[in-house]
Amino acid sequence: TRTSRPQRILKAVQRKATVGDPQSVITAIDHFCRHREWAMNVGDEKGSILDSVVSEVSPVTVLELGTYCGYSTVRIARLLPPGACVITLEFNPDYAAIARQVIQWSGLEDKVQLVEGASGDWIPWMKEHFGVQAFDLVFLDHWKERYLPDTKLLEECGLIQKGTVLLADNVICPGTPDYLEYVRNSPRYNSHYYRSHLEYTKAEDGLEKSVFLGY
Ligand SMILES: Nc1ncnc2c1ncn2CCOCCNC(=O)c1cc(-c2ccc(F)cc2)cc(O)c1O
Ligand SMILES: [Mg+2]
Repeated sequence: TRTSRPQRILKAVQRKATVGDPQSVITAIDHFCRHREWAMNVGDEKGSILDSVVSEVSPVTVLELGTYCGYSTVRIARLLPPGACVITLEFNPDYAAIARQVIQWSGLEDKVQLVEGASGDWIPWMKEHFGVQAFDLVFLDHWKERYLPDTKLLEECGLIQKGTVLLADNVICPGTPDYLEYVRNSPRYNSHYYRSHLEYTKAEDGLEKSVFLGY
């Protein structure tokens, strides 16, 4: 097909959503992915859980790993108070290009820093490049086999401190067994599983919330 799935998602946003209205962008993407074409956004069901965790943490600095089309970036940024921001890392330049436009359409570009590159390459530079001390919330939604190594890297770089909340998507489907085993067995994390479903389907999936307890 001529256009890519992310391009068709952006078209749906431009057709159905109102500029400057993040909720209409979220609704347009969910409608398209439920009724036209499935896509790997966190979706409305798990998205509501994401919303409740963001509201509970009320973070000043958020790191999102894996932007895709920017759906969860918009969900997070729309709940942030003035002065707070989300840094979102995307490996795929085509996804990043679409995500920039989706974030712009929602009017949240002032709360978002989209960085193109691999998480493993960028994490060691976060402090220096963005002047970040530590993240209040990390949303993991990128390559599933990178969840554990990147969590260890964030710890080593001092970007996870006492109270930092990790929220991981897809811990059941596609699954992140080594990450789950780590956060659930580590004495340094308090973990909770929010049972839900794979976006737009009846398959089981869920989010794992893990609070860092400090050293
Ligand atoms: N190192 C890095 N740094 C930054 N960005 C990075 C990166 N590495 C990759 N990227 C960007 C690409 O990552 C996309 C990762 N997401 C998924 O793969 C995903 C898949 C499914 C799914 C698919 C098929 C099924 F049948 C069932 C479920 C559902 C989801 O909710 C998903 O999130
Ligand atoms: Mg996901």
